[in-house]
Amino acid sequence: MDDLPGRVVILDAGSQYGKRIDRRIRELNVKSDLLPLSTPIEEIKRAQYKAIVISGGPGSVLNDSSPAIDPNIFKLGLPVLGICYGKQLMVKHCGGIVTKKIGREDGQCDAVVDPTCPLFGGLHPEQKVLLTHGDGMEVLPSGFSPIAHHEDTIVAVANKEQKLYGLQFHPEVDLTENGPTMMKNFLFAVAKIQPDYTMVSRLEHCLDHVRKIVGPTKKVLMLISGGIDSTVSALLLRKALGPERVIAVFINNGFMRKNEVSEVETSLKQLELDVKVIHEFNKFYTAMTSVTDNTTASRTGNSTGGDHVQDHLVLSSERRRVTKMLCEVSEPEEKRHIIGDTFVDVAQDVMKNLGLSPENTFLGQGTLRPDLIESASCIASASADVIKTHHNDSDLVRQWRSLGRVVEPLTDFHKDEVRALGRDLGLSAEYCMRHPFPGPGLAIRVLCANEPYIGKDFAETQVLIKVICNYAKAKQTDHALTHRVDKATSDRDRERLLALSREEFMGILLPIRTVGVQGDCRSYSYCAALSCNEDKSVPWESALFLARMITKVCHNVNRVAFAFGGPILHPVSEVTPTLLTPLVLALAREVDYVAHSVLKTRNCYDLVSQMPVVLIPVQFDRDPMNSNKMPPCAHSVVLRPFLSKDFMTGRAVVPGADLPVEVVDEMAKSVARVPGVSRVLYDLTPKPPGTTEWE
Ligand SMILES: Nc1ncnc2c1ncn2[C@@H]1O[C@H](COP(=O)(O)OP(=O)(O)OP(=O)(O)O)[C@@H](O)[C@H]1O
Repeated sequence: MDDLPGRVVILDAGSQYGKRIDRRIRELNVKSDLLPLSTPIEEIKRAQYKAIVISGGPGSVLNDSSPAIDPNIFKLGLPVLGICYGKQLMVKHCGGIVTKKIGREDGQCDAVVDPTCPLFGGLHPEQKVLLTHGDGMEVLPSGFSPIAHHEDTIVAVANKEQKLYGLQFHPEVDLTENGPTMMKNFLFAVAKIQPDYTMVSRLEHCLDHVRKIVGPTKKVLMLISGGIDSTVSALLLRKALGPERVIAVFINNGFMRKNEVSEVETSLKQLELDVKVIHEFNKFYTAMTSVTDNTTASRTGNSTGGDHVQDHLVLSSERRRVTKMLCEVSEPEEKRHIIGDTFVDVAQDVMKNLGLSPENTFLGQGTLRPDLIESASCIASASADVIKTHHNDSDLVRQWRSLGRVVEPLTDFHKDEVRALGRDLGLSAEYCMRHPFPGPGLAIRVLCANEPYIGKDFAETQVLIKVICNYAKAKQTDHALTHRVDKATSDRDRERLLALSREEFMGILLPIRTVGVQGDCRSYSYCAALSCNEDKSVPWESALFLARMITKVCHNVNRVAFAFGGPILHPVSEVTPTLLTPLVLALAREVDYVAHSVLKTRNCYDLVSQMPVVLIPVQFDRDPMNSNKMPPCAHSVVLRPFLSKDFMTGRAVVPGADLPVEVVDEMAKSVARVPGVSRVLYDLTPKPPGTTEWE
């Protein structure tokens, strides 16, 4: 079957979702090839593709340095589906005009589609779609007509005669609920492609792949975390190579949850996986690594704090610096780099101790496709922006890969596919549905900071948030910043904001930064907190709407959380100095345990995809007028119950709709009782613009 020519080419403009498009198409039994946007047109003609999909990307067509496409692509006579940035390219090159929008759109929206358009055949006119963009369209190219709107904005256009379709939203992600139907319509109704690429068993494909890479005699040191990905990888390796050639190693890095080490050990033993547990807290705690000087997201690497690997490729033009020790570092990317490199360093120690020669031993990891995409690995996408460096894709790991020393059976799979594979391999449903827990563990669930993050835009953003929360009053007094809200929102949004002013939400900006993803780019920006009088219950739907409005109007805010405990009366301008110290980690471990215990005992574990519990260096309710005040010393805790099928996009669990309100309240109350906790918050942000994890 692999000899079949690809039917569809996906031209990748650096989208976080490039691989999702690929997967959506392959799910429909159509072979697709993922190529860079700059692929010469001759190559595309030669391959005789039947259709072209152009992905989204972090660029803007208004910026000359953004990825370019040969404009003749649109004259080939082939059906083209342009998604987000791909649509903007289509509009620009077909003679339309693209302009910068005042407000960004990042999140799930309601769109009204034209059901008579072949792309939307069989669909209801009202559709939930994921929009994520900052550019709009001022003039339609001639021959094009609008085929979908979000409020008063055109979000899809088509030149049906030439089979050119442009969507501002993303049909490839789950947040566009009928995306698969749109994709199916494009392939079969518009491009008339035959679904002749029935997938060979992925299991067999994986086994062959492993045998080919590892060869007949070499061994694999498989890094196993007890999560589904590494467990499935280990089972596949065992099946392909036999148990004697797979050495499973579980590393206790000191950032584990309460009781996790023993639970992992037990569950792996039940699978008859003979796992070696290595305790290396001190090594991680004091580890350093080298990173590129101006940016912490480098593509080549150097040695870790350990002295084993000397054979690294270092570009001579690249300036590098050695980090501080992990327990002294606050920058999230730097933490991830150190942890990733230390994993490899520990693996090398293990190899040495077991007498395994590096030439004859591969490093095995449960890396998935989304890990590589978010780390902007060139394996996954040539031009994706680094959202976060996954520890299993750090500099050192990349060097090992380039030396052909890593085997990762699942790099072409997504989480839900791995779960299905796990079930086929005999794992229990419970094991397959375990919530993902990141390898760096609690180390990235403690937001570290030495000082408050207060940029030049802090004061104005603080006021803007107040204007959004009390829009009616701001309108009455003709506040100078209301025009910013007016320009970035629709009539419907503003109507709702006016009505919502009665609910008396208070909004403040916190002097901390969290990681987000806005328009396919990484953002590292402010977080806002909402609060209200909780005499009655929390109006969650209104809080979610306000959160959406805040990130829509304030592009420097990528996350909004609701703070339990009544109105926040005092602004927060200081942080509790926080690094990865044993006491701080103990607090993070305890609050994580308390929150998850409630979720489990109330039988709600399966209602959420995962629930990061994050410690933030914020002590609320400190009166700035109190001259005797002591420096802040408490932390707050954010609950992040999250729903996601594809683990690339998702949304906050809605209390009352997805999870009983009593359970949310009980979690908040139980966590608030843990000594050292100032307030408990509930993250309201979808992904995008916030990532699942805060770092
Ligand atoms: N504590 C650990 N000990 C050994 N290896 C680990 C550990 N944590 C993570 N790894 C390795 O790093 C890979 C990626 O870890 P990550 O945290 O991203 O988890 P994941 O992709 O959800 O995988 P899993 O589902 O196996 O936890 C794992 O698949 C595993 O190979």
